[in-house]
Amino acid sequence: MKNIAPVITIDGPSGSGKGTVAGILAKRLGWNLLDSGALYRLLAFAAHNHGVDLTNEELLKTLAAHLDVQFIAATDGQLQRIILEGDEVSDVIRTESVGSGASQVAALPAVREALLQRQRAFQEAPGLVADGRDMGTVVFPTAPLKIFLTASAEERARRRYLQLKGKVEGVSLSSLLDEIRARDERDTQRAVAPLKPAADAIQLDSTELSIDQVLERIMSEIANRDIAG
Ligand SMILES: Nc1ncnc2c1ncn2[C@@H]1O[C@H](COP(=O)(O)OP(=O)(O)OP(=O)(O)O)[C@@H](O)[C@H]1O
Ligand SMILES: Nc1ccn([C@H]2C[C@H](O)[C@@H](COP(=O)(O)O)O2)c(=O)n1
Repeated sequence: MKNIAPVITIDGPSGSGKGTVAGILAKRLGWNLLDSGALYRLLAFAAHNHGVDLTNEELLKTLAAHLDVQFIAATDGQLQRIILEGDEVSDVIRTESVGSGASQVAALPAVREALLQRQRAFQEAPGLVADGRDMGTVVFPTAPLKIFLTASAEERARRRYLQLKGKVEGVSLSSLLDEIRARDERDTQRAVAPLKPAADAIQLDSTELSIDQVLERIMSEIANRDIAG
């Protein structure tokens, strides 16, 4: 039965740790994983490859509806892999410039509409952990557990810097902080599905918490609510 699979949503700004925590949680529970930000990143990346302007809502809507993408579930010691039009793009879509493009296309209502059903299709047994910006507010509003994960912009930039340094050339802490602030502004201020906590979300500030401490808090909520059986 497709629609009764429970969903745990993890929303929050860039670099708050949503993706890391969602990935570990899905693995621990043996549930499916939806990295919804990857869909917006893939769209921005595909638009760039196909010469589609990031403001052309009509063409982006068509591209979103036909996005040829495969998510290959994580296996032991390996992260989830993402294949776009036959090519592995798991790493190349993670740059801040693709993130910024994703944030631009994500502000377009027709694009969000085109990606909505694709996201809901991830809700399959035994359960789903979904991370993004509007998982708890729009995509899975009846989810039994919603987390809104935050951290200060400075800490998020520091984390991103540590993640990218050595892998991406010319990365600097101050430019990452500027990009994170610009993305926060665009994601929270857009008219459709802005980044905000659902009314029934648990808010967790991870600025001073380790990944394990964040996971511990979420696992205790799962146990309290008896969500994972
Ligand atoms: N609590 C934490 N303490 C220290 N580092 C963390 C913590 N949470 C996540 N990180 C690190 O911060 C970086 C960003 O984390 P992650 O990619 O999970 O964030 P995100 O919220 O999914 O960002 P985005 O929305 O841009 O994809 C990663 O290198 C991750 O290991
Ligand atoms: N549910 C979502 C997920 C992502 N976006 C947009 C906004 C983000 O800046 C961009 C990239 O997401 P990330 O991979 O950094 O989580 O995609 C959104 O609007 N809604």
